Amino acid sequence: KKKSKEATRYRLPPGSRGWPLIGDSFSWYNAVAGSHPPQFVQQQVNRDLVGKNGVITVQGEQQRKLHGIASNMMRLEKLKFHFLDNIQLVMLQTLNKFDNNQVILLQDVCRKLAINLMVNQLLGASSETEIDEMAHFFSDFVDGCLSLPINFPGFAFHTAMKAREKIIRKINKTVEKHGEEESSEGGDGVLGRLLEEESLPDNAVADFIINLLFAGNETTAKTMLFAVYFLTRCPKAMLQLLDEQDSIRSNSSGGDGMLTWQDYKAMSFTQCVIDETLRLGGIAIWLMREAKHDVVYQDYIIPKGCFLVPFLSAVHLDENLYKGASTFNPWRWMEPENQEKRNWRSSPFYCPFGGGARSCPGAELSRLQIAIFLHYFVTTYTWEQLKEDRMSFFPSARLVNGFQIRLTSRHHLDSESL
Ligand code: HEM
Repeated sequence: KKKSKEATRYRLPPGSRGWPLIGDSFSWYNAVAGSHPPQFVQQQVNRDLVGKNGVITVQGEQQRKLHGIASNMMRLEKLKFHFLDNIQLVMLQTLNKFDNNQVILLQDVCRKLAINLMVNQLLGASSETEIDEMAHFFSDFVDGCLSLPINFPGFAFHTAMKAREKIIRKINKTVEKHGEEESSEGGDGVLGRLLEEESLPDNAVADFIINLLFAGNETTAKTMLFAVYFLTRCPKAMLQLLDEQDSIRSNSSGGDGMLTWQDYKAMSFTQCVIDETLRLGGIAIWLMREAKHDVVYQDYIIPKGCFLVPFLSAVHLDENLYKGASTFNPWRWMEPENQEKRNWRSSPFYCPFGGGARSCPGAELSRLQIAIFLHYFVTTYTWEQLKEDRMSFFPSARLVNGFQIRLTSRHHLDSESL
């Protein structure tokens, strides 16, 4: 009785109900194949590949537990002690390799960088050879996440499943070693700390790590790339960011040319650039949810069991919320009236890292990685874009021509002008 009364008071939202069928998939494609398309492919998480016991794939109590562990491993205070120096180490190893005037595809470089960062931070590998060895498997794994799940030799998915086995073997070796001897504190990255501080069953440890790799790699790589893409198209923002980073470099009190936590905290304009990149080019375009019970929203009722798609980019690109919404304008985040909106943990208007029980546990880590990347990239090189490019989000987020640029080392420029 109560239900029918409610039904007369509330309307059903527009659109079809239930999980999308073939017909829906076409409308999806049409709706998204333009400029703000989907994470649809990525969202079709393949459990065989990413693992059945990781935070992304489990539900209920188990998800809450794993989400808590992941958030704890990557919270702000941990970053200061466990991640900041390592990120810089990998940055220097990966970015210092280029010759003066070398032509690169920045998309490939960011991908490699994000993979190296993951190997270092998840497994604790730090020497170049160790990182290179595992990066190869991580890379095959990441390719498989974006491919059709065809498990036959010759297909990317098959190669990824093989890579998954190799990664698990490496993880299991660390687990065994940890069981035999008291492993050194703080070593072995997230994996080492997971074994030290938490008590997950052995079969859940590998899936936990592989889930982080799946969720954290592509997202971070593309945000780094898009930040440089937007900066290249907005010279005023580029100059201001360079100015900030040059002054941080020259005033840094860190030894061996390494940045300190204070330096990171002083990157206020860089943070605006990151926020604006995530607003305009956030790669989590939509999320997927199922209503666990009837939900009343304004004068609508969303019945239990409905498949819901919160469209993050529709909010981020809403002209009523953001003046000049399609323009890259990092200065908007300095305006006092936008300070509350900017709080990505709680704002209903800005949620590049999702929200609620499944919000991104790697958000702070990825922001640190992106800021440190921007620091080393802009203070080491200038660049010239060689080919027109544009963003596309289908079948996955990317720049269609890979962002081809010619790098000039700034040290080289300095020594030439002497
Ligand atoms: C710029 C980079 C990143 C963006 C934009 C991003 C975005 C997101 C978003 C929107 C979600 C929520 C998905 C949902 O609600 O269905 C999410 C979840 C998640 N992210 Fe990130 N992420 C980033 C980097 C990372 C990194 C570096 C890691 C870890 C190393 C990570 C690990 C995760 C995990 C494990 C989840 C699933 C949480 C759960 O289901 O409980 N992310 N991310």
